[in-house]
Amino acid sequence: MPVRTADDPLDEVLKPPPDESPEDRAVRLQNEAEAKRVSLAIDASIKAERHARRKKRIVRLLLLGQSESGKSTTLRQFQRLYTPTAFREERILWRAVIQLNIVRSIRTILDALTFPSSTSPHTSPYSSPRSRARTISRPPLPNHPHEQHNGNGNDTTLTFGSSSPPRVRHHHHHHSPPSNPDSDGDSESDFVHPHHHPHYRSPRSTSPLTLAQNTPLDALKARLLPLRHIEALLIAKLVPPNEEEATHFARPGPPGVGVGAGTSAGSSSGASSTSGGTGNHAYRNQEIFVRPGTGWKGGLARARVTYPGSGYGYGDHHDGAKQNKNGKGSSGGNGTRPMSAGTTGLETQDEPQEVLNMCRRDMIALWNDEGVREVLRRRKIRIEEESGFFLDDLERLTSLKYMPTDANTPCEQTDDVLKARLKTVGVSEYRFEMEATAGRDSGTEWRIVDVGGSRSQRPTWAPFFDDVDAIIFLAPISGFDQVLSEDRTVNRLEDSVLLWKAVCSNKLLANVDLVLFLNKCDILDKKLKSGIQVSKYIRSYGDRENDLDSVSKYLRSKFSAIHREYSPNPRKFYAFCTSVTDTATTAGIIASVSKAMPIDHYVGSTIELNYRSRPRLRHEQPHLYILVHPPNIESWTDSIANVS
Ligand SMILES: Nc1nc2c(ncn2[C@@H]2O[C@H](COP(=O)(O)OP(=O)(O)OP(=O)(O)O)[C@@H](O)[C@H]2O)c(=O)[nH]1
Ligand SMILES: [Mg+2]
Repeated sequence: MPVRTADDPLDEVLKPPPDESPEDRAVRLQNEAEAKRVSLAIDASIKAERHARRKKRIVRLLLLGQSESGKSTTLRQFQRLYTPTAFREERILWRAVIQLNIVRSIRTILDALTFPSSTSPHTSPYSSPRSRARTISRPPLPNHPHEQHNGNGNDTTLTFGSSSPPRVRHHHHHHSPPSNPDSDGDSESDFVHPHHHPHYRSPRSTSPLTLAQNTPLDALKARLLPLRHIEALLIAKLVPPNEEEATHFARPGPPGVGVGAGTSAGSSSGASSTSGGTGNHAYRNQEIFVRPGTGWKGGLARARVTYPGSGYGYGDHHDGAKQNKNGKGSSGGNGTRPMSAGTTGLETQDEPQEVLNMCRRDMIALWNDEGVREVLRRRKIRIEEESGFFLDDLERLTSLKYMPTDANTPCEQTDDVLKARLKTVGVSEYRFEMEATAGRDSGTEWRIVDVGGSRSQRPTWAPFFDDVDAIIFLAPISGFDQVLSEDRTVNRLEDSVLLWKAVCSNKLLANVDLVLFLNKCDILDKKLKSGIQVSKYIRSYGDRENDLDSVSKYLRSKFSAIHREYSPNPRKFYAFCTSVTDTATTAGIIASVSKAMPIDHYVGSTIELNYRSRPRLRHEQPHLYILVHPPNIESWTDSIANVS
């Protein structure tokens, strides 16, 4: 009720009439009482609503980590757990990504068989097959403008047996690997394959240009040629025709999916051409990426699938606004669909699937061939540890009616959708309403922000730091013997360590809880079991046991020491050894993380809780973008060793 003074004119108006009868007075009082009751009820409901709003917990999680660390995979795990129906419905959309992953793996193998080791820049055990494939036939670098446009359909970048050695040499010069304790150099002896194998001829005796026809390998390559066609088709399907180079993230651009690996556009892929030889973009050897805020999925799905506006966001428009505000958005997040050429990807049978089906025997033969494996071994190409590796499942994946598997079906621990690789460019926020069945967590809304992790993407992160409750930082510890694909002078684990330091010391994040996923433990385990010695890459590791338990404990202690030393304020810190492609263990970990989020009490497998940091020894400016570090292994292992 408004406060009224004695001479308030309202008093005059509201005063009961002087000649009011007792009956009128009773009616008036009753009306007044009713009005008051209604007013109080309204007040109460407003209060209750406000209370409920305040009670509704919104947890904002930021996923950080280098490229290929598993951020988007972790996000997909959250989606799988919290919005299982949408996750399941979306599976078919991932088929195109999986098809492309397969085609690219096959190409990596054929490249390895085709290129003489002496012309390959990829003799370092650091290098990943993907980066090998990319660098071997990489589109020209910007400082070679004369090479930049090769729109003549001349297939210099697709390397099913037709790439040119001079280009390779050129890139060898530009991408010399770092010094490497495990390297046996560039000597050809490392790559000379036993002559008895029919699929392989010594690179010493023939160059790719002079390969004689009619060998089993040539015949096989010829039969696999249609894969070139479907690669172009898939890229056309996934990439909007007007998409440009991925590293130009700062420029407002069309949302959707694109291609890029930090290189400029070169020859064309034929984005809208089925001949694979014309068009305006060079995708062949770059990694396909997805921009948030839209919808590459929507683009594929628009024919059939509709998604609710809330509860399962594809890059919320908030982040678009935020990106625009900061001038760093790659996506306007305005909900426009990318123009997607080709088919919708929703057919149970489509052309790429038909071609894969047609080539299945040859692909399986290629991958299972002992001689081929030997070549890969000798060239230290561990394709089975790479992102988007599906060659062990070719039989199943190439069936005409193939649908990406559902890990909810019995006996399935891994899931095709989780294994698929699609690089992220830009930043997007995904919202999940916890279902009512989630008990005490019901009513919680999760807002998970996924970012692109490659170096060129890191400047886009900072605008999302201000209202974050917790960060899940992914450090793929299996990368101790690999280099970054965007900068082959930098060890992957070194990059993760530096990034972790930067995140820990960042002042904007000083009060944000940290969850560390030491990820890809499954791959680490395989590497260690195959005999790769960690101590060769991490000198401070000394003569500790070369097994998963010892290595992960060691690295966990190093990462947590960095957290202790560099965190400006006390905060909560949780560390987990993870393999986020594994659904069962990851579900458990996500449950622990979720429980931890209310932030009051937490019981679970925490490593450190409520840790009070000691005074910082060193003072660092908050920064996130780390400049290229000298490719000296000792420099970073020292940096690990110094924090103890
Ligand atoms: N074997 C194995 N593969 C993993 C694991 N985590 C992620 N992957 C795979 O690694 C690849 C890269 O994972 P992403 O989630 O796309 O990596 P990201 O951090 O989002 O990378 P960017 O988008 O480039 O920043 C995918 O193919 C995943 O399936 C893991 O723990 N084990
Ligand atoms: Mg990603």
